Amino acid sequence: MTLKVAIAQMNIALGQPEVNKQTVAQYAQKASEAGADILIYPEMWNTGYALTDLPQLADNDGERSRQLLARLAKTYQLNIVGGSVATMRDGQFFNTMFVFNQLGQQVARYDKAHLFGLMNEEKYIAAGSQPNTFELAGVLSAGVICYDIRFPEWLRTMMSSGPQAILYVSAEWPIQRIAQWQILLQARAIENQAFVVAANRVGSDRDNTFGGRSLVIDPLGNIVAQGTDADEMLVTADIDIADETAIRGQIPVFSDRRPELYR
Ligand SMILES: NC(=O)CCC(=O)C(=O)O
Repeated sequence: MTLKVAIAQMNIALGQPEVNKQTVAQYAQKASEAGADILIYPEMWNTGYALTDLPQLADNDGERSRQLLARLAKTYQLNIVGGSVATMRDGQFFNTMFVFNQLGQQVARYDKAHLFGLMNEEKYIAAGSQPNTFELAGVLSAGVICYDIRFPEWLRTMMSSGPQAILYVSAEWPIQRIAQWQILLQARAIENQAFVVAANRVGSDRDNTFGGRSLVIDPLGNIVAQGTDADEMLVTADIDIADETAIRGQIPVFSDRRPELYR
């Protein structure tokens, strides 16, 4: 089965959800024109890392973001991995991913599990603790957010139940660590024998310049498509999920695992 995946490598206006909503809508139209089956957005696209302003800016239970994403999914018949958005729930803030199928139905919700201390994320945001696997466009997938990628055991927990793709969203991956970003993603693709589709933002905020280089990687770790390090753009690629089945058959790492040794 061949799927066209699209990544919205967008800039994010710090603390301006209404501006960012317009950008998100523009990328859905572009992805539809490009014939995409799946569109993926970056992390914290509603607010950027405006962490001190979350009481004013965070989306109550993600409602406004969910309404927008559901409408875009339905209008353009796109499967959408809605990046992540700053949400508020029960008096706490979360960094939350919502996923919608092309009928506009929500198929997943995930709160980022590993919070990034270098940016004080844990001082403002509560960590999630539930894994995130879902079926999208007929492909069982796992979804994680930014710093989560540095915890291979977290992804392995999810990938062991059968997903064929890792749909990964980031925003705040700065240009000075962009080489690490690429290596980590290629490693996750190879060790999990899965496609990786990874969105990163471009542009700057008060503290950082972000490094783009959104990536589509095949299960052997080869780069199928990539964004530039600085430009806003839609990155697209065709991926053949049948390839991944063949690769898992050749080197059966999942059945060769010895979980009794891993403590
Ligand atoms: N927003 C994040 O989780 C950033 C993670 C990051 O930059 C890293 O190097 O890890």
